[in-house]
Amino acid sequence: MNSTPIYEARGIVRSFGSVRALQGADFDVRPGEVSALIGDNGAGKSTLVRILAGADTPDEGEIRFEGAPLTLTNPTDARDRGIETVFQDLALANHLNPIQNMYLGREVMRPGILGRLGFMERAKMRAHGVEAFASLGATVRDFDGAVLGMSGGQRQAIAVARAAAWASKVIFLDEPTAALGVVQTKGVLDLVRRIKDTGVGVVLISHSMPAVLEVSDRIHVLRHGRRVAVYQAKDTNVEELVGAMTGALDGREDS
Ligand SMILES: Nc1ncnc2c1ncn2[C@@H]1O[C@H](COP(=O)(O)OP(=O)(O)OP(=O)(O)O)[C@@H](O)[C@H]1O
Repeated sequence: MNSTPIYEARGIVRSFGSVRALQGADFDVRPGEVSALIGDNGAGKSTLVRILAGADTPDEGEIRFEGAPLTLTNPTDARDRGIETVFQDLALANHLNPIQNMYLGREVMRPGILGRLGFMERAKMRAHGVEAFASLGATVRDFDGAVLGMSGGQRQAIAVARAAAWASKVIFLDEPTAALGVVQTKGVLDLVRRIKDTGVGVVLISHSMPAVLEVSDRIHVLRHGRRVAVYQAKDTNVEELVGAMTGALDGREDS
């Protein structure tokens, strides 16, 4: 694994009125690793992810991408660099099928005879879409049905695979296993491993300590808007993580 961060936050500060959501937060993810971001409710995880996804702007601090400072003014700035985010609401278009969701907002408009080329383009998109889902091992049971009627696990897998298909550098997954059963959780964690194996940096935000310990390489603990500890997942356990999250233990930086 490459130990140089591909994406980094340094000293991020973000306040909402009198609430100091982030008070000098640091974070980094390396290519081909799963970096988990954990913390108690209100620790600042979502705020940090929104900032790194280009959906919010920090008051202070620096974002670095591939070793150089980066200023994001909107989510498209991040996506253009191969940085994708799956937020908890998944942002799937319910009435569209999985393939249409994969290409939502990304259809390539080609000049020419619209009807015929449009049809050819759709056929190509379907073939590529099916292949993209399959290559990540995302078992989509119905490529032609609206995602509305699909199970929570299927919807999550579709949203993650969609982001992975476009994320060439970094992917943020905000609570991807929340509300999923055991089998569905395993499916999503397998998906996370496959994405990591493609060399992409995966950021996992989760309250599920077993999931975090199972799939992560490093675990970053956020408390009161600051990173208070970084652990190698193989060297830590639930008790230590909860201690760092709550402040019961002194955090330690060991990587
Ligand atoms: N848009 C906003 N307006 C006002 N306060 C906000 C806003 N966004 C976040 N906050 C506050 O900032 C703090 C950090 O919130 P954030 O959602 O980032 O934490 P979190 O670690 O993601 O929590 P959770 O695990 O509960 O989702 C909280 O006190 C929250 O109420």
